[in-house]
Amino acid sequence: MAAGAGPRGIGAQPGALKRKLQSPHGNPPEKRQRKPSLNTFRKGATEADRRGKGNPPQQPVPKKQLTDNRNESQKSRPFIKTSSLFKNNPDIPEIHRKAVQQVQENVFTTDSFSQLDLHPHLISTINTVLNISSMTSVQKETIPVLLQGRDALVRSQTGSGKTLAYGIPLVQSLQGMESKIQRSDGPYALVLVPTRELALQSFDTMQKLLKPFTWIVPGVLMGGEKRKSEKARLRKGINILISTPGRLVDHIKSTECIHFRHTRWLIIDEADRILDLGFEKDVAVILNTLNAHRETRQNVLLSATLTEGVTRLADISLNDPVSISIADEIQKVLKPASQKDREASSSSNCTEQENFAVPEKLKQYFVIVPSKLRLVTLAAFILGKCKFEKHHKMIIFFSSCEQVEFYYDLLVKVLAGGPELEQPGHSSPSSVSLQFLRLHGDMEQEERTEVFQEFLKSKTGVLLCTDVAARGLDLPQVTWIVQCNAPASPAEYIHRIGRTARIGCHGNSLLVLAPSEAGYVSLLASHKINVSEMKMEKVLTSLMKDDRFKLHRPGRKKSCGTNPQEVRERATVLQTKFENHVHSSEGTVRWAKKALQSFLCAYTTYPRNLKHIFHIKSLHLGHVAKSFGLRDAPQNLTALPAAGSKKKTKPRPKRSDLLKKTHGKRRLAEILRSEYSSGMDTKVRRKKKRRKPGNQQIPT
Ligand SMILES: Nc1ncnc2c1ncn2[C@@H]1O[C@H](COP(=O)(O)OP(=O)(O)OP(=O)(O)O)[C@@H](O)[C@H]1O
Repeated sequence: MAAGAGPRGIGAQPGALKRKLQSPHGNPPEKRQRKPSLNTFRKGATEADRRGKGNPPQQPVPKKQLTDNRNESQKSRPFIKTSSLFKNNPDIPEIHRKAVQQVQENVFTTDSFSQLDLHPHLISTINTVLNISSMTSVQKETIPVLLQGRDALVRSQTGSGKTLAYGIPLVQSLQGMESKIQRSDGPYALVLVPTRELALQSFDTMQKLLKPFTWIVPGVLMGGEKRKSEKARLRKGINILISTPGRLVDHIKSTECIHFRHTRWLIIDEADRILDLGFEKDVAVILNTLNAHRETRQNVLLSATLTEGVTRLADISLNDPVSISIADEIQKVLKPASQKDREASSSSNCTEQENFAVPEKLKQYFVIVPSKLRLVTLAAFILGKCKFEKHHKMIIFFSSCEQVEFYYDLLVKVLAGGPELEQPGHSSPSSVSLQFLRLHGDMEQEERTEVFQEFLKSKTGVLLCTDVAARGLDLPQVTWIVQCNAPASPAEYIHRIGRTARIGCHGNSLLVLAPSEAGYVSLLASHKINVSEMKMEKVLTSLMKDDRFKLHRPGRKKSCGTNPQEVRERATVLQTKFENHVHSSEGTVRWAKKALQSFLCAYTTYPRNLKHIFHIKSLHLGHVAKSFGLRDAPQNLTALPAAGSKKKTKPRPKRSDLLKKTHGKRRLAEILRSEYSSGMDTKVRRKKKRRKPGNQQIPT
């Protein structure tokens, strides 16, 4: 269990506390007295600036002169202010935590698909097209139940093969129908999924399964596409219809030819997420429409985290369902009968914490990083894994689209390193270039699909994304999941980390927490999720491998291994590079502020039961600003549009509003909606062209 994880300011220093977000109007924190020792770093920054693109050489300037002649010097050359990264940070709390026994599931069984009563062509397609021979546990449990025509509620860990668990019996039943299916009959099955990428992925799997049964036509509706072309496809006929709920409701309301007279299957994948996203109303509209057309139907709900909250959805959509939970099956086998009885009697009296199964080969880590050091630590981690180690493919989660856009640009410019950043004679030990991609709900659909496909196929690379990529996506060979902002629930944590270590593979995850957020580790432990600590200092040592961040000091001996002082210097040089890039134009400063504001907005939306861990008042605005490459805490956040707000005509919220409790739910709904929108509103959305590395535009 985590220790010392108090709500606020674990080890926070009095000076730091003073500058916390107390004023609703965001008065900037008072300036710290510069200490003479900072000169070392100021000099480092000067060196770094000399190497930076387009920045004029800077001479070290005595502190007094900087203060006295500020106006004068601002006229003649830009004022360079250097980060004191390692000063006045809150202490990193010690985490004394007992390892918890995680819930385990066996992914594979030794049973083959040929043991099931399936069409021989379907079995050969599974074997030859999908290259699969033996069933996973969830497939072994679920397929026979669904073949019997029963409704089911299916829970099994991420990456355990749930798509085929419903896909195989669906295809088996449709191909064997007495009167052969006609395209013009319309949907026989409806598959609801929360995101467009997942819709595409499920469609792809269906297409493969249907190879021998060409008369059954699958189709996808997912927003972002032209409504007209979707209507045309609906008119021609789609027998297995895969859709996001919002988009389907749009068509139910506006497309005359859509009907569900033959629909005998309803599958809701990631069922709990569909509820979280506030799609409940949409699902109700869909269920009413289906019921109006046909009374009997086979219904299936699936997820890795079917929590109690899904009961409501199960009640209205399932009929006498079979409940399949692979972890529970294993627990039953492992526990002696007497213990089971004891637990049964005690669990009837108390509500148990929800425990989720984590893939066995997934190693989970957390790192506690003071806000000021977050950006350099993230950068060092990316460099360490994706530049100086081979064959890593990484997904990094952020809490808003604006952060993804901002960090994508910043990391491409500063880390991916154009030739201008390489010092002649100081080449890096690795010539591997970093490839960054980004994915979020505010991108045009065409680009989203392109990025998704590119990352799907690539063997390496770094994908920066929002939770739009957290659910269901099956991206092979991902070795690291990084969560820069902790997710709002352990269930979401499970889904994010579940993008790696799929179907028995190895994988790793890293959760970045601020010192004040250390309590999250105990929260995870209370759900039987085991995370080990990775030390920030260790992460930063990978900067020693990159000479672009070396501080050149006359008379300095050659770098020796992991000298902590030199690591700190390099971290400071890197932070200065970030700050220089951000402050190189008004546009980039504005962009950083917008990203910071979206971070703060998202921070206010943590649920009430996590407010003791994530309270906006625990944040030190000046320190957080550093993690956005800003030199100081911005004063004018109110002048910026709120995260997730799309229309310019909307009244802009005051900063005080951001801090109001009541704001939280609405903001969360807005942010999430923007991620998962039906896509019908593309006309009013901001047009965004794909920015290629090195050819980036600064949004105005
Ligand atoms: N029996 C099997 N043997 C080997 N690989 C399989 C088997 N069944 C499915 N797979 C593969 O496992 C991967 C994960 O499957 P899938 O995406 O259906 O998992 P999931 O349980 O739905 O995950 P999530 O909970 O994250 O949505 C896919 O690449 C799929 O092709």
